[in-house]
Amino acid sequence: MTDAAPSAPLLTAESLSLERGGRQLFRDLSFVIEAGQLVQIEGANGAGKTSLLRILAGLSRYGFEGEVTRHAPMLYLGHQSGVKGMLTPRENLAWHVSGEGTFSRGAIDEALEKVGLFGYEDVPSNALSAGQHRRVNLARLYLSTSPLWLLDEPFTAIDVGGVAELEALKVAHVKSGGAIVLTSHQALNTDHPVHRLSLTEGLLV
Ligand SMILES: Nc1ncnc2c1ncn2[C@@H]1O[C@H](COP(=O)(O)OP(=O)(O)OP(=O)(O)O)[C@@H](O)[C@H]1O
Repeated sequence: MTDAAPSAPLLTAESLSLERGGRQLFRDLSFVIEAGQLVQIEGANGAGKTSLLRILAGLSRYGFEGEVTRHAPMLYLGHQSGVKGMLTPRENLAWHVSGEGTFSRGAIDEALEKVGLFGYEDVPSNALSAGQHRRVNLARLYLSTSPLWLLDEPFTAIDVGGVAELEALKVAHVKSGGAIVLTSHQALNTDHPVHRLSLTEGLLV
C-alpha cells in the first residue's frame, strides 16, 4: 500500500487556531502525524473535532489560522454519506475511487463484498439503508492507496460485525505504514496504541 517508513511524517499541523460563532474552538495547535499512528481526536459534541479534521483535509481553506502540510496522498471520509442515490453501490464506489487509480470490476465487487454488500452491487443506492450507504463509503478504504486516512465518525450507523471489521482494517493500515486520524465518540477496541489528539492539549502520546 505504501512505502512510508514508520515515524515518517505524513502530516504537519502548525499553530492551528479556529474561532466559530464567537467561540474559540482551539488555539495554537501544533502536531505531527507519523506513519504507523492511529490518532483519535477527542472532545465533546460541538468541541470542533469535525472542523479540525476538515482543516487537516484541506477542505476549509479560510477562516482559520495556521498551516497544514500533508506529506502523502490522503483519503478523507466525512460523516455525511456522499453516496448518490441514483447510482448503484458499484457505480458509486467506482466513481469515488477513480481518483486513486484504475480498479477492475472484480476489485470493486470484492471491496463491496468485504463491507457486506454482496448482492446489493446493482441496487439503486436510494433503496439502501443508512448503514448500507455508510458501508458503500467505507468500501473505499479497501481500495485505498493513500497512506493518510482522515475519517470522521467512521463507525456511525455500522453494526457490531462491521465495526469489528473496520477496527481490523484500520490496524492493518497503520501497521503497513499508513496513519489514521479519526473522530469517534466510542473508545477504539484495539490492542494497537491509540494516540489522543486533544483540542486543548494537542497530540498526547
Ligand atoms: N459552517 C459553520 N458555521 C458556523 N459554525 C459552525 C459551522 N460548522 C460548525 N460550526 C460550529 O462549530 C462548532 C464545532 O463544530 P464541529 O462539527 O467541528 O464539532 P464536533 O466536535 O465535530 O461535534 P460533534 O461531536 O457533535 O460531531 C459547533 O459549535 C458548530 O455549531
